[in-house]
Amino acid sequence: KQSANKRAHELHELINTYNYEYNVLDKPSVPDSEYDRLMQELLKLEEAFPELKTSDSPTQRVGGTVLAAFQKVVHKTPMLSLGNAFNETDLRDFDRRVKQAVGDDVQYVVELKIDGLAVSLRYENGLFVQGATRGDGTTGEDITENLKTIRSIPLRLKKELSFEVRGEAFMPKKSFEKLNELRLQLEEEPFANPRNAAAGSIRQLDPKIAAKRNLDIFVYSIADLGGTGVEKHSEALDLLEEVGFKTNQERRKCETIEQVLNIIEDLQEKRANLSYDIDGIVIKVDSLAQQEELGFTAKSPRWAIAYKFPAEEVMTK
Ligand SMILES: Cc1ccc(Cn2cc(C(N)=O)ccc2=O)c(C)c1
Repeated sequence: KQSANKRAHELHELINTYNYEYNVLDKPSVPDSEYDRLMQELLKLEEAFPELKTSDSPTQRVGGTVLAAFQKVVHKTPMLSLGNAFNETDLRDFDRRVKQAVGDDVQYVVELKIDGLAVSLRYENGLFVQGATRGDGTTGEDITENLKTIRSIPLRLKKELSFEVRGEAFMPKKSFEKLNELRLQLEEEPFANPRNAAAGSIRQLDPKIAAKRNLDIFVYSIADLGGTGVEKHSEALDLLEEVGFKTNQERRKCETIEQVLNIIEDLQEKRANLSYDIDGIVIKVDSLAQQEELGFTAKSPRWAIAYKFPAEEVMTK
């Protein structure tokens, strides 16, 4: 019994590490067959000792039960929407408003705006306990079972933190194309775009269907930064990476709005080559103290803005 417990712990460590390398770093160090062998060993061990089948076991990612409906979840911290900027003038106005409020010593973080759906992940002492859609910003739907099927969401963090993490769930472009091919073969309605496909997949009542849709996620903020001692948004992103989350590597720090404008040019050129859809970039004041000073309007933070790319001309094949 004791040795079974020990072996199960070893298998969790190995499988979680290989899962992280493959799904988060996209740099596996072992062949798929080796990963599969370890998973099969853990499944057998859990059959022999059912008490080993803990909620954070890698074998528990795809739940069994089909839900009748989604439960409602009230977000501890509301999930707000971002104000939009559509041109350089809007961005310079944003920069001016920020500086009027907090002075000239401002640094920005620029991130890609992933075209998916915003979700919230709650962790207690390092364990993934609940996930929800944004909903109306205050109340969302409990989609924990479906989020567990996203391999880049850690079921157990490398640190025993209790916090709420926000991220954008999305469907990679290649998965979207494959899914629509399949739907056309089955004479089902194809999805209009990856965002709709991701939304339709993550709101499946049967986790086994969600698990087949190859969804992914980039996390981008910690809602209740409480005791983490983090003072900058860029540090929060580094912390999320340290504890095992997938964050987007295209993020840049900028000293001036000029640098932001230059980076927008670069990122707009990269857009077509990305493996996922983006609909713009997000600019945030890096200092959390300055974010606090700036506060919120009725529905959006004053310390962040979304620059929306012009709608792409649709390439009809
Ligand atoms: C049979 C099988 C097992 C695993 C995978 C994909 N994969 C591989 C690894 C790995 N190599 O570290 C880790 C996690 C994972 O999901 C496939 C495609 C097929």
